[in-house]
Amino acid sequence: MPNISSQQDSDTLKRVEEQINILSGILDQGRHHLRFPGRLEQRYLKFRNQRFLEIDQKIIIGGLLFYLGFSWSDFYLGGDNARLIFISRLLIAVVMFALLWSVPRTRFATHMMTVAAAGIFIVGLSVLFFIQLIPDALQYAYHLGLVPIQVFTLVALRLSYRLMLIVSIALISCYVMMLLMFEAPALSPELSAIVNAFMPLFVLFWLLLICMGGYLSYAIESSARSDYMKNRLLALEAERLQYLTRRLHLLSTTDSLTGIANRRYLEECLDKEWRRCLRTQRPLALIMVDIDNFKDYNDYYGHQQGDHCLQSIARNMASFCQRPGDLCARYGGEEFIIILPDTTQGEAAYMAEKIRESIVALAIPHEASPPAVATISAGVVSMVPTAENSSDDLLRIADRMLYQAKEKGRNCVVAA
Ligand SMILES: Nc1nc2c(ncn2[C@@H]2O[C@H](COP(=O)(O)OP(=O)(O)OP(=O)(O)O)[C@@H](O)[C@H]2O)c(=O)[nH]1
Repeated sequence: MPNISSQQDSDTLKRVEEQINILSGILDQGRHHLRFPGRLEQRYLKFRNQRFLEIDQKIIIGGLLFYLGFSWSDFYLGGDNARLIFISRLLIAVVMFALLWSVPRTRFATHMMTVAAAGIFIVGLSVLFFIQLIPDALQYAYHLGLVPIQVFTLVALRLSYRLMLIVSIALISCYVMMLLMFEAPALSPELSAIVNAFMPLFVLFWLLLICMGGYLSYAIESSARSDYMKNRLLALEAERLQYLTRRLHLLSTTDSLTGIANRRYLEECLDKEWRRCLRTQRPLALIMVDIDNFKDYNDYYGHQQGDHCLQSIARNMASFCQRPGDLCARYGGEEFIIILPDTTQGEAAYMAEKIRESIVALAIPHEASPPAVATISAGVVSMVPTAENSSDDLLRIADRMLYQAKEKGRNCVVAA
């Protein structure tokens, strides 16, 4: 049975519309935002972290396996320190795997991307450490190992422009400091000349890679944020449409004065229940109710008070419709109809009597009527639908029964 839309519904609609306005405003500005206002940023970070956990964590695992896979080079190039380098590499990988497994299961899960960024930085530092452990020219092979780490930083942290830049700049700064602070291995003059020419170029290429990566991850992050906003806007629009559709349905099926179903909805339901009972061969009952001497009530108390009276009686009658399929509707001015599927004549008459008694018990003063309180008359009918008759027959018979109730002196129930 339709019910007048609650305050809660319109509050939610208002909230949804406010959010739509905020998001549309941000999108209309047309700038690429790398920070949303207020709670939207928190929501986005949560969403981004979720995406990171779903997709990029696998990339990190792949990167760590790759890092571990290079253990062979430790034994091949590491000389006396091969074992130390290998154990350090293994330890770092194990700690990283443990963090990747455990952090998402703690309350720090929302900081997973920061943890991954710190992990990548530590892996980079470990390579600088390995370089120091190899005293001869073979250490330059490890310098090259920093390139895939930088590329990996770009890929794994592409969704966060800032984190990507922080890790990259921190790594290259440490590398340059290492070059300046630690002595290079002793090389032949020819090799030394090559290395001296190569190292500044290497740092320059690395910087170039960071700049290009920075631009790329800026573009990726701003487009990811913009997609997020558009999707959020779409979801909000869908939610809004849902509320509006519901409200429209309520308006088209509810009687505005009493809040119970209107005649249009009643006819729809009556037709549906009639066909259902025809299929199941179960009885369908209908109670037609009319408030007694309501014209006199209006004349005596005024139309506005008449409206209040209608509302109280409607509310009271609707409270009797408890089962699914039961429906109480305003049929016309002061006329109501209750439909009760799977209900026999006796059961419907009993219920009509209960309703009549409850209206009397409401004790709505009605000085212009003999019992001095508002009363109702009701006509009751129940039938098992057949192909030969229709729901109009139910209405017609109930109307006749109601007429008889009025004839009998009102404030009573007559069943067919
Ligand atoms: N206040 C109010 N009155 C209404 C509304 N709709 C219909 N009415 C009034 O209900 C009254 C119905 O009067 P009648 O049809 O003569 O019936 P009655 O006075 O109830 O007499 P009986 O039905 O024979 O007992 C009319 O005066 C209508 O104006 C409404 O929405 N609000």
